[in-house]
Amino acid sequence: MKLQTLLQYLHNFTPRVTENPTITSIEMDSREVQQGSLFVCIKGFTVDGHDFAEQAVARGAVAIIAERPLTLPVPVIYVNDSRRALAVLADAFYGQPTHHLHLIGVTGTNGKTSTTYFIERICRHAGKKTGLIGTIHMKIGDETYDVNNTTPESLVLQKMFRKMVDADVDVAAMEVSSHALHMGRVHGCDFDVAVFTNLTQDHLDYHQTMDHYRWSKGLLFAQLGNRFDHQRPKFAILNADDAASEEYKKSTAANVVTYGIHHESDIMAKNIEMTTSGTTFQLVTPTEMVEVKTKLIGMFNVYNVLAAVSACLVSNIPLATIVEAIAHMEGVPGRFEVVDAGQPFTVIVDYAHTPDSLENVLQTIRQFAKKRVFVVVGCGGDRDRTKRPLMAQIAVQYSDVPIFTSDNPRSEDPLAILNDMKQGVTEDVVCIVDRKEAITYAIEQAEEGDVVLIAGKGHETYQIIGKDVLYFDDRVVAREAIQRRKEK
Ligand SMILES: CC(=O)N[C@H]1[C@@H](OP(=O)(O)OP(=O)(O)OC[C@H]2O[C@@H](n3ccc(=O)[nH]c3=O)[C@H](O)[C@@H]2O)O[C@H](CO)[C@@H](O)[C@@H]1O[C@H](C)C(=O)N[C@@H](C)C(=O)N[C@H](CCC(=O)O)C(=O)O
Repeated sequence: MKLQTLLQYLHNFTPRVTENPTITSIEMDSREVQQGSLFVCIKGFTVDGHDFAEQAVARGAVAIIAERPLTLPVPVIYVNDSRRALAVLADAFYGQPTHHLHLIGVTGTNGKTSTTYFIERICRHAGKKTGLIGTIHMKIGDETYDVNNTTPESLVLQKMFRKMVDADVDVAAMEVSSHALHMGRVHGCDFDVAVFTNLTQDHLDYHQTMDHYRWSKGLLFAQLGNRFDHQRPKFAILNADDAASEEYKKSTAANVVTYGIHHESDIMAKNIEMTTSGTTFQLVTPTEMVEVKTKLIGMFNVYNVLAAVSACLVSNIPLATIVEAIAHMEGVPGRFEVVDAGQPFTVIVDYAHTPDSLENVLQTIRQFAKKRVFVVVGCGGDRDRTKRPLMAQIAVQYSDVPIFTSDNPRSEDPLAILNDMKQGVTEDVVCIVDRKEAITYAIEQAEEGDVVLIAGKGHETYQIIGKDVLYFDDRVVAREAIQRRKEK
């Protein structure tokens, strides 16, 4: 593609360059640049891509996008926001792939991963070829690809969407984080359906205030239905039981479909009954009422299922197919995942790493736990510090044996994080810095009928201590501890 053709996609932009080289790739990392690349300088949080522009030229970049003046022997195109420019350019370079996909975006503090998984499974059951982008991985059909972020940078996203279109994917479900919305990572995406799960405290290290966090999530709905270049119907799926939905409803030009349990909504779950082996409820739509049976447990999962059902209904999947798919659905890795190594007590690994999700998971466990509830929990370093005392309070309130430990301490002192947690409680709590020791302690103390919840890391297979990313899997550590206990 020619440079000047590409630049035309930047709205309100009149290219001031006379050169018109052929662009063979777009790169945001100088180390990936090859002969013919267009290098986009991204000002990061820790590193500034502008500092690598010279290196990019030396490696063969034929043009540069930048926010600040650079003296280089190749054309430099100046923009106000290079992340947003990258999103638009990547979308154009890869042939605007989201125009050729039915794209469902899911945002909200909790439930994004489960909801996208459920949408993917329902669509597959309906015979569609699917794509998935989220915290655990990216997927095309059964093929999986690693990810760094819940919502990857626009360049990675658009490349993946192109791959999906080339692989004849019909429906793509993706998690859309507030960071991604605020940084413009999804700026070039043409969403058909946008889903809101819920909003509770998280990411205040980045957003500073809940207002900013709520507003950032709302960008998904505000941009939906406003695109003049594409005429497919757009749907905003909103959780009627969450107050933020009112604001998102007002901000969107899309058709609004609500779901909920408590407030009157278009899609509702009524007469919910939960046991240790699953949940049943009446699913009420504007035209039908059917019984839903699922192996999933927890009220949060009823909401996730309702969100997925609503997204699939507006995507023209018949209700009967949806209900059938839900009946067969297993849980999501690391989400309320039971570790069963033949021990006489229950061990559950869950990704809950916000006050709200921890409370939800513990409340669900309380409903079926016959004896004591243990919780092994920590809080991430270099992230929202205000969550720490709140999560500690919740752990103490809803469990019989809380054990505070490390999550991903990152650059922070693990003891300082534990001290922040302890500020939230007056009781003496067992604190074991080493996560493996903490899990082992819980498993050794548990007796028949007890439930041990290991919270915070879910599907993750690493622990970040300082700059080291060390192999760590809560499920494996728990299984090994159970085995050692059996051998004693
Ligand atoms: C705070 C934040 O969002 N950081 C993101 C940011 O990193 P950064 O600003 O430090 O920048 P950098 O990538 O180190 O460097 C800046 C630029 O220089 C370039 N560079 C760098 C080195 C070099 O030799 N040459 C070069 O060109 C880089 O390629 C990049 O373009 O840009 C990177 C590339 O896009 C992201 O991977 C990174 O996400 C990190 C991993 C992260 O942890 N982000 C979290 C906060 C996040 O985004 N979370 C959300 C929400 C998750 C949830 O819902 O729970 C998510 O969507 O994941």
